[in-house]
Amino acid sequence: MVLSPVIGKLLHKRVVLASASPRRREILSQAGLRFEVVPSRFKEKLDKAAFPTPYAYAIETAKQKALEVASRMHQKDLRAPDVVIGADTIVTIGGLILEKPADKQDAYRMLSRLNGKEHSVFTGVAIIHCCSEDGQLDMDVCEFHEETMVKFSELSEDLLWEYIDSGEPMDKAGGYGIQALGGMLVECVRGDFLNVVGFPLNHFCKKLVELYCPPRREDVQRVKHESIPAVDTFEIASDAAQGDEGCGPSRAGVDGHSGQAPAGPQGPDTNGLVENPPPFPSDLLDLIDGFKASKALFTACKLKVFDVLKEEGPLKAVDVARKINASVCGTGRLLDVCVALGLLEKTDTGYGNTRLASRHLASEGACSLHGFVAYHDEHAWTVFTDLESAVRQGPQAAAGRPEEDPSQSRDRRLRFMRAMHGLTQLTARQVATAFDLSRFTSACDLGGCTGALARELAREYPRLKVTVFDLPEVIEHVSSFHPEGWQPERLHFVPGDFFKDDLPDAQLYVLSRILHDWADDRVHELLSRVSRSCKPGTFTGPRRMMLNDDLGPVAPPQRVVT
Ligand SMILES: Cc1cn([C@H]2C[C@H](O)[C@@H](COP(=O)(O)OP(=O)(O)OP(=O)(O)O)O2)c(=O)[nH]c1=O
Repeated sequence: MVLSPVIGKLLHKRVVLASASPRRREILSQAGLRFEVVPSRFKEKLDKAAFPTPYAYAIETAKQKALEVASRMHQKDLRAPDVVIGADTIVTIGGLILEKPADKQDAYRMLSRLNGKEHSVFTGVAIIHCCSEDGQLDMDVCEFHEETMVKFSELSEDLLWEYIDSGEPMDKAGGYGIQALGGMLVECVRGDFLNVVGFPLNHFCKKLVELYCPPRREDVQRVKHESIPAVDTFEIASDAAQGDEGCGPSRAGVDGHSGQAPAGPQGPDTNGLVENPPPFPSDLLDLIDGFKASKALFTACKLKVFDVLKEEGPLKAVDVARKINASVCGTGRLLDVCVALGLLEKTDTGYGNTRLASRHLASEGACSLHGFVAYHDEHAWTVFTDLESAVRQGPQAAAGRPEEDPSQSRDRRLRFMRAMHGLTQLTARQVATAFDLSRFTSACDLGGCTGALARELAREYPRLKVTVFDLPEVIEHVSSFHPEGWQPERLHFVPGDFFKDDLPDAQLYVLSRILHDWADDRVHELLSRVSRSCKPGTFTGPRRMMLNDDLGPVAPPQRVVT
């Protein structure tokens, strides 16, 4: 397994290790992870008898350590980190859990118990993903444990006491440190060595792969037919048909798919051999069907389904229909599609938002993509409907369209700003922290729209003054995207056209989702203007830099240092 792409998944996140253990810090930094260390204040005093297994105890302790740090950091500045990692290592022998010795006598008791025998070392790990929204902290916990068997040699009393007098046992589970002098006590190890030292790096990386790089659908072994539990049909599962006659027969999905892959070649071929069926073209079918899923999502957003369910869910289809003023039959079907798309959950009490939907598809909230969805529904959808003629006739097809009336173009601009604001709020932190920009004191976000990225840059870098440069008709609406009386420090807005007017002076120019909009000659013109605005750097002074995040939030931004 190649590890760097795995660890790389955490590169743009603010990661905190909730541990005072120098070993854990070393293991994770040697793996290339960038993180802060915030030792947990959780007292390791859980009732061991309450846990069915020793590792369940270690996992719970690890989880509590991480949760304590996440909520403390959230309370402190209302912003929890993205990921908090907690761990707990214990030694077990004969059903007894050994943690750190209280004193030398305690260390002696522990080491005597381990002397000449094999014991288990468990490390429980909790990876917590945090999301602070509207002052609330949401946490997703992923937990696991690793066991390693360690066998001690027969050790003399003298050696045990000499080892105890070295002071090494005192901050270590079981009273020894395998990575140092304690290595002399150990005859053999079965399993992950680093797990004994305090952190099961290999298992951790596998978890990251599971979390961030799930296997492609075609790589997952198909579930045997008999093991698929019986499910209700569309009609039975949905309460939509209640009191609504016109719905027609039930169907298994949006488009009548049975949900099963088509049968492969029928039985043995003429030679009695079974032919290998060609790979099932799931990606292709997803592409063909994709527009239906998008439109279902757009429609549910437009009808405010996710807002209604965020406020009042879970609700039956009939109640949702009443609230959004739509037909019961249609609403029921739309809700079921949203369930199939993973946007809603359905239980006996009705339909409710998934966390994803409440966070991103309801119209309010710091992580809302509602405006972004609306823009795609109202603008991108229409433009893409004309794709064929655009390809046939070239860009002049678009140029030949009648001019929009000014009020329409104002509405369209506002919709566009809403879309960009939502998306940028979501990605700004990753862009702002992708590079260390602390050496700059001035930046200019060209086409910075509502200032969502500029605000994050100013927040991240206390010395940085940020200018947002955008068209006057954009700047005019900025205040409606921020709370009343919003007066950000070190952030100001300058109206202008970056193709015509002088660019504000700055050490750092940011072009976020700008360049893709223009043909090559325009891009060249814009970059030349930026280049001309950059004063020549010196070896001692701050250097000029241009940041372009057109590649999207996950790809590393391109950098040009002039
Ligand atoms: C068995 C063994 C444990 N240890 C260490 C790993 C852990 O740091 C420690 C077990 O105590 P833990 O309670 O797991 O961790 P900690 O108190 O050091 O740090 P924190 O609670 O803040 O996360 O024992 C070794 O260094 N070598 C060993 O061979």
